[in-house]
Amino acid sequence: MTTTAETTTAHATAVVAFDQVTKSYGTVRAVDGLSLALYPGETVALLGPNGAGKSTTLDLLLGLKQPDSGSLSVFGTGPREAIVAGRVGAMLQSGGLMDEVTVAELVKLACGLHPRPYRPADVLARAGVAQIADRKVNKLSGGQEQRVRFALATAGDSDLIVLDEPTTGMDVSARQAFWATMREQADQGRTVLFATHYLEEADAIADRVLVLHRGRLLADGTAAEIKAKAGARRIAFDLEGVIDEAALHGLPFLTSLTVSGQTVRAQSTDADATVHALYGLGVYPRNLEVAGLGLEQAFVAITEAEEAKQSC
Ligand SMILES: Nc1ncnc2c1ncn2[C@@H]1O[C@H](COP(=O)(O)OP(=O)(O)OP(=O)(O)O)[C@@H](O)[C@H]1O
Repeated sequence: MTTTAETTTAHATAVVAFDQVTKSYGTVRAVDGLSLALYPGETVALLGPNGAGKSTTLDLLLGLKQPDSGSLSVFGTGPREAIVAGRVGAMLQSGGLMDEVTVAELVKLACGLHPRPYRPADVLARAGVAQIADRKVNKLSGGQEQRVRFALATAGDSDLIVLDEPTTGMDVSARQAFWATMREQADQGRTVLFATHYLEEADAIADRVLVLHRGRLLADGTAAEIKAKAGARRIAFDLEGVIDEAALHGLPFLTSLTVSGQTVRAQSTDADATVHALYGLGVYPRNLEVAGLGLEQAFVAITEAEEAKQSC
């Protein structure tokens, strides 16, 4: 049983704590009674379909928006105090870049504003923008802009780094360099929270995955736990000759089934029973594979199940 003293200690050590936070825009409830805590050294992915409330959650965390109800703290204080103290670095989806200044000038400014700044030359190099340091910010490509935002988020020694869809528009090498740098930051004990639609990045990078849906926390765990929570497995096999699709659709425990040429792909909540029944149809499946869901499939399964529940 958790005692009051233990609860207080847990809150004291949390980097970020949301307690029943709600935020609406008119009639749209973007964040709906959200409670969560992030702890030092965690790399946490925030996932959710479009409009799930990810950006609003990050805006609340950064003090850019105020909750309608509930409370939240960052390092035990309000978000603004934590930011002023230089404990939070952030990379948002848009805005934040001034026109008519060069990349070097902007990075120097960001370093100058940080209470625990890094050397501008190091920040430029780490973000991979040293070669374009003399370019005007309003002349950059989308991917270059993202790198500059990354430079601004890492201008100083912050304890929490918040990233909203950070790799959108980055090419493959920029992405790899970006995540390598983020890993270094996390290895040094920093907490990293990032919202993304790239589920393979969440799977590869995050220690913990939060799934938001309509402003609520639908799942919270490691990528492996999220995959297990989806409760389904993938089945794939080939069939020869004419395929009786209607018979296949009648197999038990299926959550989906598609036929493409001679290949059948399905998801089942009880793969053993589905495969057993498949043999019962008198067919002979070749190249039979049964595997767990990937994070992307698990995410789709969890969010679709929730949609179905809510529309009932
Ligand atoms: N300024 C605003 N005014 C009105 N509605 C808003 C505003 N900002 C967000 N919303 C609405 O709030 C909900 C949550 O939006 P939010 O941007 O937080 O979601 P998201 O998960 O970040 O979405 P995406 O993946 O598309 O970026 C959506 O329904 C959105 O339309």
